[in-house]
Amino acid sequence: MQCIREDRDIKYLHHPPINHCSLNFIDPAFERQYRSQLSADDQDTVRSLARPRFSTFSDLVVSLTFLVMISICCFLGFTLQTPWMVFVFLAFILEFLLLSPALLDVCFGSSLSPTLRRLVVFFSNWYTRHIFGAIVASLPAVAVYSNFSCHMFETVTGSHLFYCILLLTSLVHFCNFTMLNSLMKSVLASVAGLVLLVFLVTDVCHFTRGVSLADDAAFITAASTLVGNTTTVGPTARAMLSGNEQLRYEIILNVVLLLFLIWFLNREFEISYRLSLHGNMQAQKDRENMQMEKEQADWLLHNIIPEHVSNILKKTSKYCENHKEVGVLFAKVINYDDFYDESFEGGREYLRVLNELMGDFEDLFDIPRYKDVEKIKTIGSCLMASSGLNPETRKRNKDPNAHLYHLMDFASDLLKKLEQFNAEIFNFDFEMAIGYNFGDVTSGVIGTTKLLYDIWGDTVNISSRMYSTGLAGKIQVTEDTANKLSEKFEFEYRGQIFVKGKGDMKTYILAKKKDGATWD
Ligand SMILES: Nc1ncnc2c1ncn2[C@@H]1O[C@H](COP(=O)(O)OP(=O)(O)OP(=O)(O)O)[C@@H](O)[C@H]1O
Repeated sequence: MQCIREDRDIKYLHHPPINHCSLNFIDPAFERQYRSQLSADDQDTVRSLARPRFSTFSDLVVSLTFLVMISICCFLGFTLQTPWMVFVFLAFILEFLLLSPALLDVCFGSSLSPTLRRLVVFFSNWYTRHIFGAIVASLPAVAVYSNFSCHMFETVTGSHLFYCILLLTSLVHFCNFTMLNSLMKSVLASVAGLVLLVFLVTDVCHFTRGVSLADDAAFITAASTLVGNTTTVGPTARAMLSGNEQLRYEIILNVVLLLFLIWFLNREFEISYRLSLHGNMQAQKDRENMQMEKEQADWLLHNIIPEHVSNILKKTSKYCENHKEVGVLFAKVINYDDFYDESFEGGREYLRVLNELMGDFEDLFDIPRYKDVEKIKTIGSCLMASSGLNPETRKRNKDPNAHLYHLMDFASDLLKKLEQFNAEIFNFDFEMAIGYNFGDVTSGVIGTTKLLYDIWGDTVNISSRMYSTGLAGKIQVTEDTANKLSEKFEFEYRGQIFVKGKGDMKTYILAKKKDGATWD
């Protein structure tokens, strides 16, 4: 919510981007997206009553209920006529024809069979939706009109008033179907209302029949029966007739006011429906953007700090951990400085070559079997890596030394990569010395702003010494390391090497991986 509040696009809530006349979105692309959203959204997995498929279904249920009520009223209030019965029969068939796919869509959604889905998509398409919507919205009004007969206006039984009220009620149904274009619904309502207005204004059925036929014997008889006193028939009948006249004007006024109300409501409904969908679409877009930004931030963070460490940092803001029997590797391109020439383009070309080489090395970290191997950093032309720092992935290994074996395999692959690189890049013949050691280390993150993940300890120092005193194209290890890995790898004794701070140390050079050695 905070994010949306800060969003500059928040203005869409106050200044809806819609055309004030047509109510279409100003941006044609957005209008297309809105219309396609209304069509059967099979990708829609969220079950919400605000989704178009639920709105369509509820609109159709309301429409069917409305038609049932109007039909019952017509059935009870008027003499049954064949055109009416035929029409109502066809109207119900159409309602069920439209309601069935909508119901299936609501119940089964994207798991509908392809044929049914095609049918649902056909009905929910923008234009078909409007054609069928216009027909269904007009059904109650047409059902009332199909009962029309001037006969009901010629009696004083009140059926003409009932008819007008029923017709007014049927006009309200043009406010249903919120997803349809409001202009279309309002025009249809106006046409239906205008027909009644024409009847009333032109008085074709003699709504005010008594005024012009005051001396009509039948009418006087009827009026006298109603009033029960023949002597006062003349004035009473006139009073009634003037009442009829007044009623006519009242109904005309009601029709006009109702039409205004329908225009207003339809417009408001469409604006709010469009805005709610627009808000949803905008929120979805914002969510996707936020997700993308979060993924980018995570990606950046994981490039600086291993994933398991960054997960801890999100909760505690400090990280420091001791690890037992971790593998540490230093791989240095020992003759990079011999090639580097700052006088040529300020050394840019050589840095590009180094970058490419490191890129090739880093591709190895993406190989799934090196999941235990973590890049620590590059120091100039030296790559530092370690294995077994993630307790979770380490726990999943069948062999407790698997991460150490993996790191040794990784070191061998680094040498192969360099060989490949030398073969591909003309004029360069890089050589690499690799130092490997295992033991206890402490890992931690230094700093609160520009974080730096690193490992420290004697194990690291000795590993560094292994490469600095190592041989080109070889992997040098300590005696302990050679013993630890001897089950899977063969080593050759190199001799005693002087290590600063440690004195003379026996070192070994990797000969090869033992035939058939596996550990996964
Ligand atoms: N976290 C680390 N990252 C990079 N290199 C490291 C790290 N820890 C130790 N080293 C390297 O290991 C080598 C051995 O370190 P040690 O502390 O034993 O001696 P030193 O006196 O600091 O080393 P030097 O004489 O090379 O400066 C050093 O060259 C140091 O750069």
